[in-house]
Amino acid sequence: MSAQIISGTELAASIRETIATRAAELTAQGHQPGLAVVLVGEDPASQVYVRNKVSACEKAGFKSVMHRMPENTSQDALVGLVEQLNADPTIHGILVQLPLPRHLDSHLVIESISAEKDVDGFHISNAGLLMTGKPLFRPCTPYGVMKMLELTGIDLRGAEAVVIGASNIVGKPQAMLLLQQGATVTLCNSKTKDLKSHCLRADVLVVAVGRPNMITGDMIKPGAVVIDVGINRLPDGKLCGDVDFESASEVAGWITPVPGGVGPMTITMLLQNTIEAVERSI
Ligand SMILES: Nc1nc2c(c(=O)[nH]1)N[C@@H](CN(C=O)c1ccc(C(=O)N[C@@H](CCC(=O)O)C(=O)O)cc1)CN2
Ligand SMILES: [Mg+2]
Repeated sequence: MSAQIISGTELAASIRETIATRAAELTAQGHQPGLAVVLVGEDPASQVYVRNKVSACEKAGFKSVMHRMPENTSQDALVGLVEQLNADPTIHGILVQLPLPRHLDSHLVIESISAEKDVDGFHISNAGLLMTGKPLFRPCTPYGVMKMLELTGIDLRGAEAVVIGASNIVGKPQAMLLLQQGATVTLCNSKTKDLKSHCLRADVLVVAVGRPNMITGDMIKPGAVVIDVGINRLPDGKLCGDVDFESASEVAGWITPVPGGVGPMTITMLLQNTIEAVERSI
């Protein structure tokens, strides 16, 4: 093992202290940060994430409201709830946990959230603002990755950054944020030819595909920063990332673990986005 670990758990704890202090100040001024979390259906992983979000809010002194809706909820009922939350002045941030049950159109649901309360940063106006370099909310996972790189002192100017996975919630916004910090960015997808050659060029490699251990040590440039966004549950119940930690940590300079890496930062940046929403609203 030669790589140094970037601990999301430790960084998140320190950022959350600052957030709690700011939340107490805002509360004293009559603006307690309020976050509404909407969960539709019974997806077991989503239940864990939502519970962790509510608990993080409570520990930081936020008002947190949790809305659970049954699996067979209609599009109209879900949009109706979002519209009610849009109009509630005590709620500064709204998120609908993804994935939604298949009969619901997640694009339409996300577009129904007021862009000023879209603390996930998934609304089309927020995606557009991010693209043009004027973000209102940065999506929480890529925002968390950028915070980890910043706090670890990684200089992105002129660095070769390779992002694997081009989803709307991680890969695409991640590429934009890296580009805005001066990195030369390659965004790989499932059709990319010779993925290994792209990976081997990366000074900073961000992997977000959802395939257990697919990136191995022989695909990593010596000394590279490796950020593993994947959270995969194996048949034995253990969690693992998209990066084979054992072989990758022999080659990388810095690496994030799973669990305890990007995951805790995702929830922290959700709190950060909610604070930013309050500050903009007063
Ligand atoms: N509306 C949203 N839906 C989803 C998002 C999102 O940002 N907004 N991202 C993911 C899931 N996610 C947050 O919702 C998330 C995933 C994992 C973690 C986390 O802390 N993971 C822990 C392990 C937890 C476990 O035991 O399973 C870790 O990595 O250490 C936080 C948030 C998809 N949906
Ligand atoms: Mg996320």
